[in-house]
Amino acid sequence: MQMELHTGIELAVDLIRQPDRTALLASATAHMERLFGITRGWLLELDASGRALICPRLDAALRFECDDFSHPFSHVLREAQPRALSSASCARLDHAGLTALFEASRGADSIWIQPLMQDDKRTLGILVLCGQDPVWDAVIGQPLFEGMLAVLVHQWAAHLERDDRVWQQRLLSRSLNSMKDTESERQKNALLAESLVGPSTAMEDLRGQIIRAAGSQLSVLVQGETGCGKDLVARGIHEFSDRKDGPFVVVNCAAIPDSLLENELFGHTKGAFSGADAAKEGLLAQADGGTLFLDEIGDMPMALQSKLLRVLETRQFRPLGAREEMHSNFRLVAATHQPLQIRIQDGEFRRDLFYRLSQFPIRVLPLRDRPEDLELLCRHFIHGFREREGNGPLGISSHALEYLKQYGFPGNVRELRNVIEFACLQTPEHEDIQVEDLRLDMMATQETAVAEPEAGYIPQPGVPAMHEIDDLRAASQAFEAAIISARLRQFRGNRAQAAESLGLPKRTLAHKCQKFNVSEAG
Ligand SMILES: Nc1ncnc2c1ncn2[C@@H]1O[C@H](COP(=O)(O)OP(=O)(O)OP(=O)(O)O)[C@@H](O)[C@H]1O
Repeated sequence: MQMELHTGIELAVDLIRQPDRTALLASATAHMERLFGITRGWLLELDASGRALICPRLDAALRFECDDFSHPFSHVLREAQPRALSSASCARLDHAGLTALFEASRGADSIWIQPLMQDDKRTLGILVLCGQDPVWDAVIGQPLFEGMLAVLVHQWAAHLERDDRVWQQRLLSRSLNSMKDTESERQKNALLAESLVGPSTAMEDLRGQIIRAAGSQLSVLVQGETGCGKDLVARGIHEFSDRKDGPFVVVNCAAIPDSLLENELFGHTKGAFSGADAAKEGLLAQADGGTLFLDEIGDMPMALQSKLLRVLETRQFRPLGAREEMHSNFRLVAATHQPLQIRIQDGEFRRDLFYRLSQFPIRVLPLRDRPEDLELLCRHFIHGFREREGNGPLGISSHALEYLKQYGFPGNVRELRNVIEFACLQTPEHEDIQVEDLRLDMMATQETAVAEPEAGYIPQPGVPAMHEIDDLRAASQAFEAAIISARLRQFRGNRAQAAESLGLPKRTLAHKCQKFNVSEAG
């Protein structure tokens, strides 16, 4: 008796000491095998779904579905009563899992199956004892066995409860984290909406993409029509990234003549070529630790595209005349209004560079596809005008707004801004902009010109008639030159006004003038 008490205490202490469920079940079955003359003991526990019993000490694939009544465990669980089974009756059941369990039971010819439940009757699993010619009542009727089972069930339930608490805490902290992430993204989105205005779903989505892109180091390619906000997108990516305190270096590939672009990007050493009196740091080096924004990337010459590709792969480059390569840790954002896929097909843009640039592609929709943004954009530009000029209209009438919604805005938000700012000048202070203050005709004329070149709109020599065109590129360039020339004449050589009226940045217009040999006088 004294001996049994001692063993019982030792056993209980050992079970209580087990750090987790797996260790507890392993230790309990080992004690059973040692103390109660059985060949093998198994503890099968319910899986997380509660629909299957799993046997951790056997093959992990050994599962006994609780609603599969071809094995005896389901019956035992349903009846909540133990039962004994001979090896012969088990063999007759012809159940693969049961057979595997028997085979691992060291020559047992009988098994004892007992459901294990908590005090509140919740099932924990089942106990399976295997023996050779056993008298089961004698085994399970022992006080030591009963005591051990009581401790086992208590500890098993306690571990489950603790695991459950840990699991709940994990779930809670995970959902708290995701709430924090969502809240921080919402705050960033709201902040970005102050400069990248627009309540449409497309703009909400665009701001979300900017924030996600900012959180990565991927190269971003921003595509969209002219004036739709690509530059703002690139700035947003920089501002919301961890490089925001580093430089934001902008290169307009269309505004810099081809011959100078390489030098601008790579820089040169002193004496690298005649006239290089001093070393010049390139823009790649200047962008170290920050963001390099290559605007109008579609205009980059092919030879330079290859060099850029290499830089993007290694972040190494060699300034003109330098012996050593330099390293620059920049993040690349590129933008273009050109359909790059067509330029790739025409052999004017490298496909591999395109893929390298568009690790994170972003497309900005034209304004005509998001008319919900018009009203807020108008108010934004009116507010900007008042801030800058110290006076201006109060707002915009609903008729004027409706009128704007009918218009296609080929120059997108830039054109809208110009239209609104012009209207601000026409509108008396403290009044609303009216339909008659809006001048949409200038762009409309341009649209007609593009649509009907044969109708005699182009007054310039050098533009072939429609039926004479045999070189599309040359004809397009001649056509472009003719428009620029006409527009410069219209604005008496004022490049800023001409550029604005054409929806082009001033530098782009300057470059085009140089490229097409168009003079200030038009
Ligand atoms: N969603 C917007 N909210 C406020 N202003 C905007 C928005 N989109 C564009 N703008 C304004 O419109 C003008 C043109 O925008 P931006 O320069 O970013 O266009 P872009 O697509 O880069 O044009 P381009 O192709 O000619 O380089 C800028 O004055 C810019 O501030």
